[in-house]
Amino acid sequence: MAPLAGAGAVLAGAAAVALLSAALVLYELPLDAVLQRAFSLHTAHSIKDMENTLPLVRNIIPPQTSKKHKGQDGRIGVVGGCQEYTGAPYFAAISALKVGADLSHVFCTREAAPVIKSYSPELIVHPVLDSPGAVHDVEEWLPRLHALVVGPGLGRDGTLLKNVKGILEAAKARDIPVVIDADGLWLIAQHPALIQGYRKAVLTPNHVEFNRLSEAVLREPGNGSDREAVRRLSQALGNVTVVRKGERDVLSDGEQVLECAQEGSSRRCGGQGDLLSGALGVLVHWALLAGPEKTNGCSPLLLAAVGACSLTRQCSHQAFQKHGRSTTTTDMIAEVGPAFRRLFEA
Ligand SMILES: NC(=O)C1=CN([C@@H]2O[C@H](COP(=O)(O)OP(=O)(O)OC[C@H]3O[C@@H](n4cnc5c(N)ncnc54)[C@H](O)[C@@H]3O)[C@@H](O)[C@H]2O)[C@@H](O)CC1
Ligand SMILES: Nc1ncnc2c1ncn2[C@@H]1O[C@H](COP(=O)(O)OP(=O)(O)OP(=O)(O)O)[C@@H](O)[C@H]1O
Ligand SMILES: [Mg+2]
Repeated sequence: MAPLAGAGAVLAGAAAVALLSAALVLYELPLDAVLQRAFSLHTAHSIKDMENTLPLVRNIIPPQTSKKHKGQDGRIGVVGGCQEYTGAPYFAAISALKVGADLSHVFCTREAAPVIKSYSPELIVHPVLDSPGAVHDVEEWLPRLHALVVGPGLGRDGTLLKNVKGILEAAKARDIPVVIDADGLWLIAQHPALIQGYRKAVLTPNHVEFNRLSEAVLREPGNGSDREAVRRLSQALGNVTVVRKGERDVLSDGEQVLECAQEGSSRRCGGQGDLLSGALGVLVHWALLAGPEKTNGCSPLLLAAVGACSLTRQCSHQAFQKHGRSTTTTDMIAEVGPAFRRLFEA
């Protein structure tokens, strides 16, 4: 049995490599040719859908012209950053800028603020998250923000989570798109109603966060195939978009299920998910702005998620080629520009 099983694994591996090669060849097709391929909203979805979806991601990228003013290509807010975690909100906020947002704000605790500021003069840092008026302070900024990324480096302190609950409610009341990651997902696992049915939310759980959410929402530990489990969680949350990160990223809005198998790397250093969440904040804004004629009937949030997943993995791939085992998230952030051009502008 063992040799047969081994041979099966080799054959399956070869088939996967062949599929991936075919996908890469297809990426070289002219944009129009790929766009003409049918894009089905209702059938089973596979790697093929990625091939069809990436060109649509190109469609949502705003053109660079001399007529724009500062802020037009994105003002993104990251809610997170506490005594223990200052890297995560920095990674998310700087990634938003590197993808193409014009302004990136971080709303963090008083102690974390000078640390995060010292990493980069490009970030606008508000030391408000642990103040008694936190919700009001952030609310004042909401009209000037296009999207919020909630959770990187937030921690699990009860007072902070209560404030973030209020901030999320205020963001929803203003119809602001939200990406929820890391400890923001911990909060959602405690209070799923916070996000229930909010179609402008994307959740980006890792393996452990996904199981925690599934337990909380469906009373099951992410059972079934990856694809089915992700679709079920999204459906149970009222079609909130869910991106389950992993060896392959699985994305669903409760109807469609897509997979991102863009080549990444075998390096699993911390912070890669934070990069993804920051990039997604910008792409969600762009996708919603682009309108239905650009998104060809596909969910704008799913398109944005495909973009962010592909980009993060491509950054990982490029950084790993240069730095191998010593690759860190900072090396990946240096690859955001070249990876973006390669995937979406070549
Ligand atoms: N430099 C920084 O400041 C960083 C801070 N981070 C923050 O750290 C806080 C906790 O995040 P965690 O992700 O550790 O969440 P958890 O505290 O829920 O821990 C998850 C645990 O699961 C493990 N795990 C992750 N993926 C797994 C997989 N596929 N299979 C099995 N085990 C897996 C991790 O090693 C971790 O120990 C968050 O606020 C997060 O944003 C991280 O983003 C990493 C970088
Ligand atoms: N086994 C894997 N093989 C290839 N890529 C992976 C693998 N696991 C995760 N990734 C990729 O790494 C990125 C981050 O996913 P990960 O599961 O590490 O998130 P995370 O735990 O939230 O990260 P962070 O440390 O920022 O909190 C995603 O782009 C994902 O596609
Ligand atoms: Mg994470």
